[in-house]
Amino acid sequence: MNNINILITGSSGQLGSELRMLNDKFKMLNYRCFFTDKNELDITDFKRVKGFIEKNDIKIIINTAAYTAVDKAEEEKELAELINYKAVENLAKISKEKEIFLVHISTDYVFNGKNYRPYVEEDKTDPINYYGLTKLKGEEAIKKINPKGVIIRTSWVYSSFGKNFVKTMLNLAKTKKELNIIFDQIGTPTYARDLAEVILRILDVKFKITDSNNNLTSNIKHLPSNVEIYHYSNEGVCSWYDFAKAIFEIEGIDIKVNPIESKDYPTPAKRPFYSVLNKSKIKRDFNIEIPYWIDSLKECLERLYDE
Ligand SMILES: NC(=O)C1=CN([C@@H]2O[C@H](COP(=O)(O)OP(=O)(O)OC[C@H]3O[C@@H](n4cnc5c(N)ncnc54)[C@H](OP(=O)(O)O)[C@@H]3O)[C@@H](O)[C@H]2O)C=CC1
Ligand SMILES: Cc1cn([C@H]2C[C@H](O)[C@@H](COP(=O)(O)OP(=O)(O)O[C@H]3O[C@@H](C)C(=O)[C@@H](O)[C@H]3O)O2)c(=O)[nH]c1=O
Repeated sequence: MNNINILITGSSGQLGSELRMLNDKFKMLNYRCFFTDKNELDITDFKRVKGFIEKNDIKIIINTAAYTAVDKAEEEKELAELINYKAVENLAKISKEKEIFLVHISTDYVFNGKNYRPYVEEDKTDPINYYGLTKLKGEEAIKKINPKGVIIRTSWVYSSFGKNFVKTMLNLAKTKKELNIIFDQIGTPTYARDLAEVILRILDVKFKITDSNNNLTSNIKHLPSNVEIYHYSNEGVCSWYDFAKAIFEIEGIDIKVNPIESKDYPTPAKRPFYSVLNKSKIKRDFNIEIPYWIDSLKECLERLYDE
């Protein structure tokens, strides 16, 4: 059976690192992964990206590279747009031209947060910060070019790798006796390892069919020619305040956490008040069970000290 070559961009980030941890499973499923970080493959270097894809006969791209500094994006608008929109548009064009299956990750911040029930994939987008706007432009570019692939919108991602809210809380607890944490922004945390597993599951389902020579690489031709949007987070709902409380409770850290309103924690970028994602579509299409957010948080915290 031939290997299917996968390009993973942004592989030093949270999701990229978790995908790297799954590398043995990828091999089992006959994938050959090319993990690239910003130094090896800058996705804004369009010429190099195309050259890399051609040289390595890439059949699947998992684009985990992104500009994710939500507050800084309000200032570094051009850079955020280049990475989250223009570079994504370029990946979509190459994917369309070369019949590559594109897995792209987007965010709950494409929504304005005024919903009262979990967002479904078809709900109206209306980002309220620049990061969200650039991510939406990336999505729209992919939809317009329409390569084969999936866009997975996720939320509040954390991992034992990279920068995230969990690590920020643990670091703050080293020096502070008391923390003020917003309780009027509601969403769902996502353990990047769970998201990485789901991506693997999607590829497994999509690429299962083999041709008469048992040749996996020709599968892409049989896949429907359109890009699908999916929502994925862990199960459950919480505020950032609840998230922080859970982190400290699991870790046995004695610290006072005060619930505060968004208006009392001014930031350069506005955040949606409610950005819970409805995951029915991804659960149905790929027959998956999603872990509850507190269970995944416990797992991540256990791993934090091993890795
Ligand atoms: N983090 C979160 O809470 C959420 C993330 N998402 C989305 O999920 C995806 C994965 O996020 P996550 O793993 O958390 O993000 P990270 O910020 O942890 O990782 C992104 C990686 O991309 C790299 N990168 C930045 N610019 C480039 C470039 N020009 N070329 C190649 N690599 C680049 C970054 O490198 P460096 O750090 O050196 O700049 C970083 O290693 C992103 O699309 C993000 O928008 C969605 C919802 C929530
Ligand atoms: C550090 C800190 C943050 N907060 C608040 C600010 C903010 O509303 C919330 C989370 O702050 P952060 O800056 O960690 O999270 P933020 O950068 O907003 O996280 C977002 O990242 C992007 C990439 C996404 O796509 C989103 O899904 C989401 O995960 O917690 C407090 O209330 N008190 C504090 O002491």
